[in-house]
Amino acid sequence: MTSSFEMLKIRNAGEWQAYREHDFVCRLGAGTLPEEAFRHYLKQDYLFLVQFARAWGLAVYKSRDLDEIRQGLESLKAIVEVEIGLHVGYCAEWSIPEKALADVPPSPATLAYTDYVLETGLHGDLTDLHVALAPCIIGYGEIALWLQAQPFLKTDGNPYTAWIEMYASPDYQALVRSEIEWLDRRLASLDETAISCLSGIFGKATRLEADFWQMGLDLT
Ligand SMILES: Cc1ncc(C[n+]2csc(CCO)c2C)c(N)n1
Repeated sequence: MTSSFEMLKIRNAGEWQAYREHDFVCRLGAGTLPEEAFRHYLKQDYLFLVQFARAWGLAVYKSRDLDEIRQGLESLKAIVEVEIGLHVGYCAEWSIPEKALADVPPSPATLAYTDYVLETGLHGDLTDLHVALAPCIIGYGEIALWLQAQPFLKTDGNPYTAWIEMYASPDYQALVRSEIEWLDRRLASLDETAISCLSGIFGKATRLEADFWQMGLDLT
């Protein structure tokens, strides 16, 4: 049976494909992405992750019971105490010192995406917020596996192999599965009007993810 989350992807098939198979992604896989584009992306991604942490804080606030609070708190702790630190370390390997990250002005594409997620969560409920975050959490896992299945993938001597392997890793894939299961449980009880509204949120967030890749290519 097609899962509820799968339906969101099917309803937004064009947007999803444009995000998953964006030129930035393909060049990462082929190892032909200019390093300057990746550095620009990494710096903006630091700003994105800080706002992503705020989105989990909002998820805690939007929780209806203690179990949901605990779940939001776990995600908030993971991003603040582990993932942002890993990103800072990864940036250092790419010759971007931590001090430089704090001074980076946000690109229009970064602002558009993070504002949209936070705004959606602020005005909506916890399901709206999770759907706005789904292209980020679930998309990166799917992109890594998609890349690993492409004939143009270059592993040896590709400076982006570690990045792809991080999102293809069993640990990350388990996180993706648990987010899909969460969404499937939530979406299962909703009627067509509610699903159609969520599909709009999913489509918009997916387009903003594709714009984020484009921002990396354009160095804007
Ligand atoms: C623009 C952008 N979109 C998605 C991710 C991936 N990502 C960011 S936080 C997170 C979940 C981990 O809790 C994941 C997968 C990214 N780095 N940058």
